[in-house]
Amino acid sequence: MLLFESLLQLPCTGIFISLCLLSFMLLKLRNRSKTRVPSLNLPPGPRKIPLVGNLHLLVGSLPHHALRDLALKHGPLMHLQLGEISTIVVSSTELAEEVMKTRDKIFASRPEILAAKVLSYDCSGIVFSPYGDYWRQLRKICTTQLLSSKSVQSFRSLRQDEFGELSRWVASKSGSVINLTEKVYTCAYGVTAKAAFGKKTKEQESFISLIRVATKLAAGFEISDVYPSIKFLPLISGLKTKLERLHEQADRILETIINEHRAVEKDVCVGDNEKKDLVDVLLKFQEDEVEFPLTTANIKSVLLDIFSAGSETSATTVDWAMSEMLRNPTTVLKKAQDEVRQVFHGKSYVSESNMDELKYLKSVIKETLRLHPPAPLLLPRETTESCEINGYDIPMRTRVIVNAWALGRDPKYWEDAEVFKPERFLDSLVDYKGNSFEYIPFGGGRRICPGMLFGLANVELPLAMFLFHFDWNLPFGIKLDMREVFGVTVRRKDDLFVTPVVKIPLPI
Ligand code: HEM
Repeated sequence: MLLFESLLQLPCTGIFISLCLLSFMLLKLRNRSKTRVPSLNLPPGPRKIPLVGNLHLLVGSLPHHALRDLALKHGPLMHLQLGEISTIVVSSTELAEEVMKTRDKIFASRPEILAAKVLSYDCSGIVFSPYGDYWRQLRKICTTQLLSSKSVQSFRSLRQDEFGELSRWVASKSGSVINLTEKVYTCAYGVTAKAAFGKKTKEQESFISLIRVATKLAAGFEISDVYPSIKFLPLISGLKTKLERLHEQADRILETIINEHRAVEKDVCVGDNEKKDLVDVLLKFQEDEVEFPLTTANIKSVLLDIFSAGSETSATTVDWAMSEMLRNPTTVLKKAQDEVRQVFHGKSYVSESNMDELKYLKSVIKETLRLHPPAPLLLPRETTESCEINGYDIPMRTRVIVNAWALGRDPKYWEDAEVFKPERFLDSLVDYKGNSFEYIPFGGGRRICPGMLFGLANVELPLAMFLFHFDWNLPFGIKLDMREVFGVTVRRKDDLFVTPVVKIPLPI
């Protein structure tokens, strides 16, 4: 539910409550104006109206689109007043570099989002933790134990099994229409669960559906996120109850995962050959002498972050890539299929050992992430001190949005910016590491996505398998709809219905 939708959904009898709310807000605003700080030289932005600031400019549209259009009028460093939240929006490479590299430390914290506070155990996971030593400790654990190149390699056979099973299911439906989106998401969550928790949870399906609702609510554009001081807003909009219900369900599932691990009582030591997963390692940090011993709630929060951030993004990328290829069957899909079938010629299945030879497929993935970064506004940041950028004042605790989606489509940096053209990446030096600020699907600086390698492996393998074994057609008369739904991740509005036809049979 986006801005104001929560208010619009109030029952008719809520008119009275709305009037009370309005008076309350007016009162607050009056009080605030009495204690106004000396005027600042804020970046330019659209004219603010009382109470709402610029909120009305985002109503009814996808935020990344609306923010790009506004930046075209007001400039690449734009100030918006979103309700109570003073926000800057960054939309050029120079400024993205300034906030994510040159002044990275000041811009490396996260604002408090209500959904993250309720669902993510008071923002104690990696994704929403404020910048500092606690966050650094968590990030280090996850990077070394799950997301390093060595760990990602170690999950090779897991990926092979899970995506192999998915491909066998697709083969069993050869010639019929299937909902590929649904299967890809389920499989991506399966891989993350097995890698992080050691196995899928007993309640995998409910866990997935509750996370999908949660990611829609955690983007920071809910009405209660922009009026945080009005504590009764989430109550009357029903958001608080909804979040608490989701939290209860997730907590129960996470509790079971942790208890099952405790029951096994593995003796986990770093460097052990014994098979240990992220839960084992995190549990060990409850007992070890570390700077921040982890509580069970902290562990649950990290697990929730990894399960959601790790699966939703990769599955979304696979879905967009398949959709773009199907929209361009002769110029892109066929080329990608020819490449995979040539590289794996004579083999009965695709394995990761030859993945580096799939140059065109890798460019297809890069191009997909340029046009459809799963997190188009990255994750929101917040300044930890005041600073000056381009001569403008940026006060402490300003919310910072980097529009990665707009950068990836800016004709200043990209020829035929709106066209899906993987060839542009074939001889390009642009990579994912957050060094070329026109291309930052994984973000940049200290908060750059730590799951890049894990995520890419979960995108490359299923796509290579799909291209190798099957020909793909859209059901007769269907025109692909590329509209998006907004949330922390932006996915296609409609699921992808396709007809696979087996070309190279899978080994039994
Ligand atoms: C195609 C796949 C993926 C994409 C496009 C992606 C994108 C992103 C982006 C844009 C951010 C925010 C970066 C910023 O604020 O500058 C992020 C953060 C994060 N991602 Fe990913 N991600 C992907 C896969 C994964 C995977 C597989 C995992 C873990 C298994 C993961 C875990 C995280 C975590 C924990 C953070 C928070 C980092 C922090 O705040 O320090 N991501 N990701």
